[in-house]
Amino acid sequence: MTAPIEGFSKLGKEDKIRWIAQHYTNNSEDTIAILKQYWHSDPKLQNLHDEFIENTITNFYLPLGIAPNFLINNKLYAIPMAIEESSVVAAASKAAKYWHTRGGFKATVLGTEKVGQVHFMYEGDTEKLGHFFKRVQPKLLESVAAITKNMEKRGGGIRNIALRNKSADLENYFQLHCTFETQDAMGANFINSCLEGIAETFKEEAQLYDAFTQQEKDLEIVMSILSNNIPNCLVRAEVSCPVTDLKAQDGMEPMDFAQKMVRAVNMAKVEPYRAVTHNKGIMNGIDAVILATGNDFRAIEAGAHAYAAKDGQYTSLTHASIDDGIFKFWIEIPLAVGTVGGLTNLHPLVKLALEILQHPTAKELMQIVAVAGLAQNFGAVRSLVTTGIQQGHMKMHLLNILNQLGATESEKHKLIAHFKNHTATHSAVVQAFNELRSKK
Ligand SMILES: CC(C)(COP(=O)([O-])OP(=O)([O-])OC[C@H]1O[C@@H](n2cnc3c(N)ncnc32)[C@H](O)[C@@H]1OP(=O)([O-])[O-])[C@@H](O)C(=O)NCCC(=O)NCCSC(=O)C[C@@](C)(O)CC(=O)[O-]
Ligand SMILES: NC(=O)C1=CN([C@@H]2O[C@H](COP(=O)(O)OP(=O)(O)OC[C@H]3O[C@@H](n4cnc5c(N)ncnc54)[C@H](O)[C@@H]3O)[C@@H](O)[C@H]2O)C=CC1
Repeated sequence: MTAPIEGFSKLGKEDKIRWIAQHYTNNSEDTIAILKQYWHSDPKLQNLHDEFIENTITNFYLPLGIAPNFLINNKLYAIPMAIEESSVVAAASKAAKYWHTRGGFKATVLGTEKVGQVHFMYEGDTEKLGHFFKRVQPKLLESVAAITKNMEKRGGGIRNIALRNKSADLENYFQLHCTFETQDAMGANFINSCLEGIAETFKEEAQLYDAFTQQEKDLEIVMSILSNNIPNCLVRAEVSCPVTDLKAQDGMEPMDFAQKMVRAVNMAKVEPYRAVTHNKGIMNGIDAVILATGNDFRAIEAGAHAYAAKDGQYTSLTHASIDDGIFKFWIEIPLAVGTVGGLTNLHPLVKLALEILQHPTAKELMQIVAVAGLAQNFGAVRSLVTTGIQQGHMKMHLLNILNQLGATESEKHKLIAHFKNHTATHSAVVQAFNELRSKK
């Protein structure tokens, strides 16, 4: 068994690579070669990537694809998507093309409120704590004025600080629940800096508050951190058209198709097993745009799933209806995104992705991302209720299987042609490949 290492972080990149190759892989030379193969040829650019995270040994590539033809609020977008899964970009593109001729997507930002909390323990008179909070509230804001000054100039800043009594859930647990507007930034670092400043002042002022007993003065700050649960940082995107405009879908009449779509969405509303997969399909589109634009997909995922469970049962993030002959399909999802800050001004491909999106504001990016999620869900559910998912998915995945099998370009060409008229499953592809090889 490999012994633990002290001071790994202090080693240079080459030494880190040698160490990992020696201790964790069978073939040191191959390991070193693979890792170095992915270094960028421009040392300056490589250094930039090295410094994004810690203990970097190489780059990890994901394909960057483009889904064109997205008409969003009457503006045409080509959406960059970074993702490893085949058929996602194709499905988004197909859905975009489909809705382009049916009025496009309409998106609206319903709110941009971010949340952060100072969590503390207080053992004492709750009424006294309330009086103290009222008195100290302006000082809390003043104490972080240097941090909020520029954000306020942009129209943002701290919107509210409220004292929350959580002691019914956990003995002596209280919070300062703060809301923020962070304009074009996702805001995590801004919010956390504000919260830490507020917490420090709160603690100091408690020590000076004469009405408190010593025990009350010694309230304990446990932590200060933004929340990724942001139900009021919400965007809605929708498509709609007369049912008759849906045209026959894979042999299905428009009304049958519309009704099946609505039924499929309603199933995801009531059945958590289905809802989780349904929402995974939505996140296929959302995460891909979030990654391409340098945003934090963990924050987006956590917030989206919390929202999907906000009423006590995990449910669908999209909705569908047929009213007066109009088919409507929509999503409401919380999205904390930034078009400044984080990696947005650092990673050359992220900068380019934002340029391709015509330099959106954070609000515009919220709309684009929500639309990508809705389009993805439309594409997946359409396949599910018509052809089944495997036909399209395997058509796209075919190349991956052929690459795994080591197919040559000419073999790929022949087998792709073959599977235009045959259902591609993993075993069917392997069989067809073996048969083709054996003919040689
Ligand atoms: C895969 C398609 C699009 C094929 O659909 P198709 O009808 O065979 O495609 P087509 O060859 O007729 O082309 C039509 C359009 O589709 C797009 N398209 C088509 N092929 C490509 C390609 N190679 N590269 C780029 N774009 C492509 C493209 O927009 C193209 O227009 P064009 O560019 O020719 O003007 C369709 O079957 C589909 O939408 N399937 C859904 C696939 C999907 O959702 N994949 C996600 C992975 S499965 C999953 O993780 C989620 C799930 C399903 O579990 C979620 C859930 O359960 O809800
Ligand atoms: N729980 C979470 O989600 C956490 C996430 N993070 C990370 O924090 C990063 C995002 O934090 P941010 O504070 O957004 O980034 P950041 O720290 O890079 O700050 C963005 C800054 O840009 C400036 N700015 C310039 N123009 C602006 C404009 N038009 N609107 C708003 N601000 C403008 C402001 O000073 C703002 O504070 C992400 O990398 C995320 O992964 C960090 C801690 C926790």
